Amino acid sequence: MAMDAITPKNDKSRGDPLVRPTVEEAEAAVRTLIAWAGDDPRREGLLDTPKRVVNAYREWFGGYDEDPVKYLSRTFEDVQGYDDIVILRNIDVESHCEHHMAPFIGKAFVAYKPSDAVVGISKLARVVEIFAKRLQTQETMTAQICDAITESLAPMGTAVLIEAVHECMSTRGVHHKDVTTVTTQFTGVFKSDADLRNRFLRVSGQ
Ligand SMILES: Nc1nc2c(ncn2[C@@H]2O[C@H](COP(=O)(O)OP(=O)(O)OP(=O)(O)O)[C@@H](O)[C@H]2O)c(=O)[nH]1
Repeated sequence: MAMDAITPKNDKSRGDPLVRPTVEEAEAAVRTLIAWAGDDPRREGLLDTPKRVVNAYREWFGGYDEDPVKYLSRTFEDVQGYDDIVILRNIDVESHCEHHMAPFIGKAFVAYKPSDAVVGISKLARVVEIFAKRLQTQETMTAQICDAITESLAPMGTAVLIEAVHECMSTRGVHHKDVTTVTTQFTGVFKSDADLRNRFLRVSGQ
């Protein structure tokens, strides 16, 4: 974060808006971290690293500039005779935990029971991606995906399951490599109908 983003004029507790640092400020911050790690940001192999890191951040955290509702607003009503749930399995999740900014990597399983309209299936994967490309906890992300689908599509029910490995636990700290974290959120028929919920969990490999 740039220095001016943490000066009193940007103090969030006073209601001041956060000023987004410039690219140059972000690159300077990376140079500071390299030096703090013990290396010399001026040596040849590291000269372009700040630029690469800032570009990687654009990709990893591109979800702040995207609106999931935009992707869910185009629906198709001309689906005839289908009255069951729609499930997407194995959607890739690449996110970063907000506590250590370490990656957490896994899969999302998303289901909904349409009321009137269905949405393009790729849009559900896009919604997962938008929320994943922010600093997250797995629980918040699971709830945000579920809420976005429920609010935009008004389906008869929504189910979201995420299973992920957190590198803040596997590559540092407690160093447990085989722990996966599973989070779920259910609304509507997935909450009230245990058989439906269990079907979703089985299809999600639980
Ligand atoms: N609930 C939840 N916890 C998370 C998530 N990602 C990381 N964490 C945890 O956030 C916690 C932060 O704990 P702290 O004690 O503040 O940080 P720390 O001293 O680095 O903790 P250790 O990881 O135990 O070394 C850790 O227990 C992490 O495992 C997540 O998505 N959800």
